[in-house]
Amino acid sequence: MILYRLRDPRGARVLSRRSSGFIQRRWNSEKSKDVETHVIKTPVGINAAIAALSPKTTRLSIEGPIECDLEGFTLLNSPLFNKGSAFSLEEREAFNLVGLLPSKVNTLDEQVDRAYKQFSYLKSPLAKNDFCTSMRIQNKVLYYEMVRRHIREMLPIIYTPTEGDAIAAYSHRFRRPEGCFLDIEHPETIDRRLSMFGEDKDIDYIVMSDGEGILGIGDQGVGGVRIAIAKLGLMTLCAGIHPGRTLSIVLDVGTNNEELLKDELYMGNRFPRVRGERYWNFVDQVIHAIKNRFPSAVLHYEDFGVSTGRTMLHKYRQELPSFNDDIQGTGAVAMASITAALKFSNRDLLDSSLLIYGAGSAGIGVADQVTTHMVNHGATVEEAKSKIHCMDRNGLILKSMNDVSDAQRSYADDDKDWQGVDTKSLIEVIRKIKPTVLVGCSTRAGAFTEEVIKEMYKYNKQPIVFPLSNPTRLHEAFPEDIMKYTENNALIATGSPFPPVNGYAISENNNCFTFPGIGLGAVLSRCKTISDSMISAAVDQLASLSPKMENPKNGLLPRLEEITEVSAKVATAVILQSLEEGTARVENEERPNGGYVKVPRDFDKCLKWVQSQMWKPVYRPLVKVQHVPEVHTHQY
Ligand SMILES: NC(=O)C1=CN([C@@H]2O[C@H](COP(=O)(O)OP(=O)(O)OC[C@H]3O[C@@H](n4cnc5c(N)ncnc54)[C@H](O)[C@@H]3O)[C@@H](O)[C@H]2O)C=CC1
Ligand SMILES: CC(=O)C(=O)O
Ligand SMILES: [Mg+2]
Repeated sequence: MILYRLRDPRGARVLSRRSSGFIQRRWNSEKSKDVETHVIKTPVGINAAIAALSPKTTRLSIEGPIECDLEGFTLLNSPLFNKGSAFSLEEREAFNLVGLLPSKVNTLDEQVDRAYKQFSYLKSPLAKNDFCTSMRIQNKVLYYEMVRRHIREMLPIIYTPTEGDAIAAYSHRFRRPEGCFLDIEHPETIDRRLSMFGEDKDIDYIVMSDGEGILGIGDQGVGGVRIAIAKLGLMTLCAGIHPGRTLSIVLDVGTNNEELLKDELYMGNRFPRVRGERYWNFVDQVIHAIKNRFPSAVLHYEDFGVSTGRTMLHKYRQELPSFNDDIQGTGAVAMASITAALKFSNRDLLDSSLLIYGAGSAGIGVADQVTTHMVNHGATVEEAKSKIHCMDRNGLILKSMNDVSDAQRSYADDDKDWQGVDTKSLIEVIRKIKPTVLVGCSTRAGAFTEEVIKEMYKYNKQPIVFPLSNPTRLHEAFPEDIMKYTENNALIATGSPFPPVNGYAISENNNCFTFPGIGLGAVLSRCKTISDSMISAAVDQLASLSPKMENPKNGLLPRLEEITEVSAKVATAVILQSLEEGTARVENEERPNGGYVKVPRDFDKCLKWVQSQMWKPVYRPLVKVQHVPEVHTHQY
């Protein structure tokens, strides 16, 4: 079979391009006869040492040997190609590494064992997080393989909750910059800054944040670059997005975090957040620069403030393939967990009612996804919305309220139905609505009290309770207590990881079950836009993988250890939906050797194709090429 390497989508035009100090090469693989051409991009000449540290050195193929003209210290300092003690004796000779490594040649297994011992020796989660960061920027293969093997233990270190602490301490613990910093004071330099990371089809996936609503800990200013980096790490870990073809961006637009403004070590712009026209002009310029420079990239918005994130999503979602993880990723994974819980307890979505406690990005994201699902199952939008009730800091959202957003207003309850009820009291609201599902996205620790849970249990034999706020200390309730108050009958999903309770697995309603698969599907389909129905396809696929029906002690979502397979299936569902809607462009792109790719419409065959496109943490042999003299047109 001839496969088209989607991450090698360069045609003749690109192959003949000589710019940026790089030369494009073609190389026919002996090993993988099913793959027509590998197109390989190597840094050349005097800029190689600097280039080796940047994603411009990305190898575009995902299997077979890699041509390399880096050597010596430069090669050891290049995280995409470095193998450390695993360089073979032949490679050490060929790449001028003799004398730079101890004599023992290790296998990847041995390296992972050693690295894991070092990780285990460290006591605090933050020290472990530091260790992981330093390994990620030293050796990508070793890092991703180590985390893959210990995902349950390491995910909370490299993502929520520990990553939140690392972000809060960004300017104090700063060692080496990663990511692209776009400064609202210098909009004229946006493209120059982006250009450091390549052009055209060099980037598949971008995560962007302005740091206003980080992981439940609020405004972290320029430290928000780390949430973009962390999410990209999960894109590679969970969905095999090539780690050299990603870009993290922080928009440094100031901060309203008083502690940061006073902190003499703070590294971002030291003024209050810029809002309004100036902010949106800047964002507009950024989006258009991204679109021009990286026309194939998918853009993922992360941890923007509630109104900004929503506005941005709707403003640009038709312009480029983009989605907001806090709104859509969270909505999708929560909807999949709700679907699994309803199926397990023999209830129907259309007969259910939901109470969302905390109607911000995540809460309204869940509400929107539930609405879409109810509509897909036969309800009208009005019927669906009438079954969803939202509470925020001023209590139940009512039509008479002035200080609510348009999105919140669309779920507002009629005041006349609530005469004589204290709508600020969660327990009173539950008493009246008798919800099937209670979702917490409020960052209000302990809000789901014993009384609240017991009230839910009065009306439901198996109450569905999702305390989703991060980090762990901000959870609305702890699983152990919820299970105690419901005699182990509650169906729970949480925002952060928790151990099993009385033998019942507690699923982490982690959006890493959805955004990597949605992102991979969008990258591989080369879709024009990411539609609601593509996200619904992801929800249905994820819900169908729930292990709860097999055994009541299982969680609502698959085990983390299966995340790569889950992401591949979610991506497949997204691609097939995009093809059906006619938004996929993958079949219109000419292959490097001519002709066009045909994506199989059969699910299992398409899944195999998706899996063949995913980057894997394995060492590939390096083969030497000589430097090719080149005129450098690009200034670093
Ligand atoms: N588990 C998961 O997959 C995800 C979890 N989250 C978590 O959900 C939480 C919310 O995140 P976002 O929606 O992005 O933040 P957000 O700031 O947009 O929303 C929080 C909302 O809670 C409201 N709120 C604050 N105090 C409240 C109170 N006492 N009672 C009721 N509502 C109250 C706020 O007014 C705001 O509307 C965070 O802890 C975040 O880490 C967010 C995304 C994904
Ligand atoms: C998980 C996530 O995206 C958040 O807490 O913001
Ligand atoms: Mg987030």
